[in-house]
Amino acid sequence: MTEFVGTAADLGAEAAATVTVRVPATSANLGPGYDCFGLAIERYDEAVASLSPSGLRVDVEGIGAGEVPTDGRHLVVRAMALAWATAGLELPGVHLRCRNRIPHGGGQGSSAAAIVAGLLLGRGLLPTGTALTDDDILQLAHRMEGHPDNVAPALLGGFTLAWTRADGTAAAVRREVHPDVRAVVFTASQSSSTHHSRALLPQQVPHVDAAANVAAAALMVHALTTDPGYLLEATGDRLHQPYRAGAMPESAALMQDLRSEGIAAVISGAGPSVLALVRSELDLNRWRRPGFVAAQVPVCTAGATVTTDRSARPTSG
Ligand SMILES: Nc1ncnc2c1ncn2[C@@H]1O[C@H](COP(=O)(O)OP(=O)(O)OP(=O)(O)O)[C@@H](O)[C@H]1O
Ligand SMILES: N[C@@H](CCO)C(=O)O
Repeated sequence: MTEFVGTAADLGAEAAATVTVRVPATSANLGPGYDCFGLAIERYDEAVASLSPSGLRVDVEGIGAGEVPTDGRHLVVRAMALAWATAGLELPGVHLRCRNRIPHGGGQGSSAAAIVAGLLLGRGLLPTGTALTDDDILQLAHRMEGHPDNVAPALLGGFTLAWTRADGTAAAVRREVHPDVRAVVFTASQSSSTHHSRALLPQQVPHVDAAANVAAAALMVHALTTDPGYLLEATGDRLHQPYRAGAMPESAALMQDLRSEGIAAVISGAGPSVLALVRSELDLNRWRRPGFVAAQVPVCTAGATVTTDRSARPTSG
């Protein structure tokens, strides 16, 4: 088991002219692990940022272009500003370019990816001597996102278990996914806001349902890392999917159809995308459904990556 260490490590102490980040999509919950489990997959948002004395310019390409705000309300910019504020500094002018491939409101961790991107860009652009630690990044991302299950795999890659401690701080550990496991993502053309999906959940659940989820979640750690033969049983959930099914009936039906054929399918994050965890190739033609685009997507093992280009650093004088 690996403690929180990401490939983004050690970049905080060096001021840079241009920083590029690549952050993976993530599927949270994985059935029984509500607000805990997350899996990083090889579908990435990329962002490049450089500083200027003043002003803000945001260019967006791909998903969200023409839809997300391009001023200080942009999620990546807000996360950059938070990184600087945490270091006791005000973010100067910025030129940010985003190339997005993660659907927004699709249950594939777009908001977590944007937050992680902004925090890592902000850290990479900080002046020398004002470093933020990896744990600072996790805490800030958790604070912005509100739950840790997407931000943890976005940072660390692989399969993560993340939790919120009694004092409100987040923690995460990373496990290697069994090499036989492949992810198939059924991306929904519809979107749903996570905020709205969370409001559908009850304040209390029957004890028997909680007990079933505890058993499934424990089994899931074994199934995903050691014996994928248990994946179908391990992905059963009674805490969130049943309460959200009415709001995403097509997703719930697709998940049930897959499961009835022995395929370990779950609602991805807060939906409406569906994730299947399989051991052999899935016939994607056979599982074509209106409103969904299916693709086999490898597990992302590296997590977020940061590239720093100091060659374009402005010279003084
Ligand atoms: N790359 C981005 N740039 C700017 N804003 C973004 C970006 N990605 C996501 N957002 C904002 O986050 C919203 C989606 O967040 P939300 O938490 O509802 O869904 P999600 O993160 O895609 O799904 P889930 O949390 O279920 O995995 C978008 O509508 C947009 O406002
Ligand atoms: N655990 C979260 C994941 C969404 O990002 C939820 O299901 O609301």
